[in-house]
Amino acid sequence: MPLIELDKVGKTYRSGNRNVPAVVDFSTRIEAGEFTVLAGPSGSGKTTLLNLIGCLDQPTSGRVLIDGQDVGSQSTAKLADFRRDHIGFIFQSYNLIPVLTALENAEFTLMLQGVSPAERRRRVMEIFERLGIAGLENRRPDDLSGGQQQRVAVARAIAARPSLVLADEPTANLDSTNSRELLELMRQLNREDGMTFVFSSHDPQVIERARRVITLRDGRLIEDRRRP
Ligand SMILES: Nc1ncnc2c1ncn2[C@@H]1O[C@H](COP(=O)(O)OP(=O)(O)OP(=O)(O)O)[C@@H](O)[C@H]1O
Repeated sequence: MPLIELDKVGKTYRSGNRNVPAVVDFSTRIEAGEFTVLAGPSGSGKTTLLNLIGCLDQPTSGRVLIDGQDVGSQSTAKLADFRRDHIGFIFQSYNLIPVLTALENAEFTLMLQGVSPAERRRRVMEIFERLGIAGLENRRPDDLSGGQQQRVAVARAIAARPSLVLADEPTANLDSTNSRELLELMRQLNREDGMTFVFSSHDPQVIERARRVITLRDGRLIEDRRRP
């Protein structure tokens, strides 16, 4: 069974008295363990698609199935629990909470899951070591570089060991060295821990390193390319 199945998915936004079709008749399957990039120009529907896969939004037509479960048939509370326990999110602008330290930011999901403070700290410290940001745990986001903030955001996304990590333009605010390093880190988590990654990008450097590239234009799938 695929981890993600999109079956003729459509999403139309209502803007004033206009209908904006952001995703149109979109079908695909993503298996556990894939490392897939959604490519396409600005406005082609990448963020909308990630929001649908991440159960942050519901399609206006078609079905989204995660692990065989139809997202549309779940209650809001059940979806929130599902997101917390199975999906990690990484955003373009990091979205760290400014008043919390790096450690507190990274612990956030574990705290929501009711994991004890000692265990949270142990798990997050292990991840900080692995991501090369050990020593920065007491800094607040404002005192970290962009690359460091994005690593903290990755730590937050993976701390609860989600089966699926979704990232919306994760390298958009990073220079090319930091982008390459972040990508390498995500590849390593994919290879060694089997985490499934789906992320959006229009950065050629990112696209060229993905194993599977799904290209969108005007909300439609126009190409689905896999590398061996
Ligand atoms: N909340 C909304 N209300 C109305 N229209 C929206 C909304 N969100 C997105 N859109 C429109 O839907 C289309 C797809 O947008 P989306 O953000 O998914 O594209 P994208 O490929 O992620 O773009 P970018 O690379 O610029 O982030 C665009 O035409 C956008 O203007």
